[in-house]
Formats: sequence, structure tokens, C-alpha cells
Amino acid sequence: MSQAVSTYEGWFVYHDFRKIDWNKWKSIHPSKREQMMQELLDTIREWSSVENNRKGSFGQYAVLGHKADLLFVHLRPTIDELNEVKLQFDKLDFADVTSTPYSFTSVVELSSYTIPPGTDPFSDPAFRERLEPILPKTQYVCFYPMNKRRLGDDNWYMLSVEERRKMMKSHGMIGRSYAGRVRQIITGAIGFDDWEWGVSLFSDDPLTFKKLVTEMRFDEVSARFGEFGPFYVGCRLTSDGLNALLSDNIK
Ligand code: VOV
Repeated sequence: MSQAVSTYEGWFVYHDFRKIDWNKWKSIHPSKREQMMQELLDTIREWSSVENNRKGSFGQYAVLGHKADLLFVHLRPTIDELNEVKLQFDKLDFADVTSTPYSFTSVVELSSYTIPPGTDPFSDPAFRERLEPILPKTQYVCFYPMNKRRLGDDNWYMLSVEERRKMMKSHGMIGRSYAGRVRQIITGAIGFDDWEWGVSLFSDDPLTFKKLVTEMRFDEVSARFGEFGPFYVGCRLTSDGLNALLSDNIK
């Protein structure tokens, strides 16, 4: 049996993808719609306020393509709080005009591959900030789930820790060459969801997602072991932006 990697966990994360039933939304009387919007915006204000005292983070995005219309990302210290925000949304009248085509439950994770043995990462404030990250306020987000392959000779979980560390070092070097252009939050989902990790990328230039993901595809750890789920790309929404998205579409 090969040695399991030790991991460090931070805030729990809930990616909540929502699709809007536009016909239903548009058929609602304008004054009722206004009331539903206000209720939604009040809830979002409450969710966003967790960042003020570092009790979590929140982001909302307009999602391109047919897979979803909105993405709400919640980071909280406990999974119970994530459950609460999920139920809080589901109890809003606005929830009745949405469905959930996809969701992802995970926890911010750092693995020990690149941490020198003997160091106490928790004594490092920068490390803590990576485990309990405030979502970057970039204009664009990219999210996808992924696994490490377990197939014949390409079984990540049968490799020695040294082989895995070597590949993760190369992976990290590629990632670092994108410093300042993209930020990543890697969340572990083993035991929580259908994929092993969630990859959330943040950038002000959507092309950077394509360049980075392409470059990583040619790197051994992704080329041999990466298995990927659906990709989602979105534009960050302010409350005004969400208001406009829901209002401007009413014809
Ligand atoms: C944007 C840049 C970037 C940077 C700097 C970066 C660096 C690093 C480092 C240093 C480490 C190891 C220590 C740790 O921090 O855990 C990781 C870890 C990880 N990564 Fe990464 N990654 C990036 C980006 C980045 C991307 C774009 C992807 C998706 C891969 C692709 O092909 O689409 C990814 C995946 C992961 C995963 C799934 C893990 C956990 C693997 C495990 O087996 O545990 N990652 N990553």
C-alpha cells in the first residue's frame, strides 16, 4: 500500500448552480417580482457580510451556456452553516423559479506535497489565508470537478509519495508562472461529492483559464492522471448586476 498524502482542511465550500425558469419569472406580477427580488437581495447582503469578520466568503456569478444561469459560492467554517444557507435560499419565493442543475460540496484543501517536513503550516498566517480564503473579486470564474485516474498503470493512488511529489512540484511550477493573472482555490470532495476535487479559478481575463488549463493538460500529472467533469465559466455579479440580470430580461 502506498502512503496516503496528508492534507490540511479549511473552510467548507458549497457551489450552488441555479437555472432560472424565465417563463415562470416573467409571468409573475411585477410587484410580486419586486418583492421576491428584494428578499433575494437582502439574503445576499447577509451572506456577503460574513466576509467583514472573516466568518466565511460569498460570491455570485452569471453562468454562460445552457448548464446554469447563476452560481452562488459559499465558504463557511462548518458544513452545518452551508446547510443553513442552502435551506435559507430554498425557502425564498425566488427559489420557486429556479432549479439546481448542479452543485458541489467540498472543503478547501492543501496537500503536504510541497510543504517541507517538520514545518507547522498553521503557524503561518499566509497558509491560514489559503485555507480560509476570501473569494477573489475578479471579473471571471471557472469551475470544474476532477479526479485522479485509477486505471491500470495510471493509478495515482498506487504511486509512491516521491513520484507524486515530483509530479505535483512540476504542476506547482506551471501554476506559479501564472501568478498575478489567475488565482486557484482547490477543494477536496472525497467523501462529500461525486468527484475528488473542485477546481475554482479566478481571473480578470477569461483567456487565462484556457491557457492555464491547456498548459496543465501537457504536464504529466494532468496528462496521465487528470479526469475532468463539466466546466462552468461565469462573470462576477454585484447586487446591482443581479438586479439588472433579473430585470432587463423582462420584456
Ligand atoms: C493557478 C495556479 C496553480 C497553482 C500555483 C497550483 C499549485 C498547486 C500546488 C503547489 C499543489 C500541491 C500542494 C497543495 O496546495 O495542495 C496543488 C495541488 C492541486 N492542484 Fe494545483 N495549482 C494551480 C492550478 C491548478 C489547476 C488549474 C488545477 C486543475 C488541473 C488541470 O489540469 O486542469 C489544479 C489541480 C490541483 C489539484 C487537484 C491538487 C491536489 C492534488 C493532490 O493530489 O493532492 N491546480 N496545486
